[in-house]
Amino acid sequence: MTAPDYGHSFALWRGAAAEDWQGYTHHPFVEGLRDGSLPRRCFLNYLIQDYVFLVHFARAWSMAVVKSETLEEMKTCATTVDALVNHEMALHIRTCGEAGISEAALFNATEAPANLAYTRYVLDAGMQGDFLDLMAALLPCVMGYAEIGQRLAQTRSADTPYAEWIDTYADLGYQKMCQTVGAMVDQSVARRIGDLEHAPRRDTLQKRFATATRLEIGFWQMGLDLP
Ligand SMILES: Cc1ncc(C[n+]2csc(CCO)c2C)c(N)n1
Repeated sequence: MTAPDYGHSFALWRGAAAEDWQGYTHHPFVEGLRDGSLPRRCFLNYLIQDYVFLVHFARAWSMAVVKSETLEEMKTCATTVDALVNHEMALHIRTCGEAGISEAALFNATEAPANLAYTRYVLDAGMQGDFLDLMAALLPCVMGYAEIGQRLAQTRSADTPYAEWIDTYADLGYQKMCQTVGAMVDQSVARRIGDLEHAPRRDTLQKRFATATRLEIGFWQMGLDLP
C-alpha cells in the first residue's frame, strides 16, 4: 500500500526531523497499543490527559481560523475544530465513561507538565507568529496520528484491546482530512513565502515542527510514567 500524500511541506519537515519522528511514531507506548501489552491504567491516564490536550488543541485550531487569509483556510481549520470537539473527543468520553470517569472529571483533570508544555507551546507559536508558525507546530499531531493509525491498523495484534483507538485514526474520513490539511498547508506556504526550501523562514518553521514532534514523544512518555 502506498503512503498517503500528506503534502510537500509536511514531507520536508518530517524528513528534516527524521530521528525524532521515528521516536514519536514508534514510541513504546504506540507499540503497546499495537500488540495490546499497554497496561489499561496507562491508557486511561493517557486518555484523561488527552481530553484536556484536545480542549487546548481546539483553541489552537480556532486561532488558525482567526489567522486565516482565505476562506479555504477558514473552512479547513473550522472543519478540524469540529472534528476535534464533536468526534475525536467522543472516543475519550465514551471510553472513560465506561471506566467510571465522568466528563466533568475529564474537563477538570489536572494537566501533567508534559501536557501543559505541548499545548501552550503550540498556542504560543500561533500567538507570536502567523498562520504558518501555527501550522508547523500543529502538523506533527495531525499527521503523526494518521501515520500511527495506518500502520497499527495493518500490523496490530488481532486481540489488542486498543482496536477502537487505532480505528479512530486509521478511519478513511480522518485520513482524508489529513490530506486536505496537507494540501492546504502547501497552498498557505506558497501564498505567504513561496518556495519553502529557499524561504528565509525555513529554519524557524522547521524548528517549530521539530519541537512539537519532541513534545509528542514527551506526551507518550508521560503516558508510561504514571504519576
Ligand atoms: C498528544 C496527541 N497528539 C495528537 C493527537 C491527535 N490529534 C489531536 S488534534 C487532531 C486533529 C483533529 O482531529 C488530532 C488528530 C492527540 N489526540 N493527542
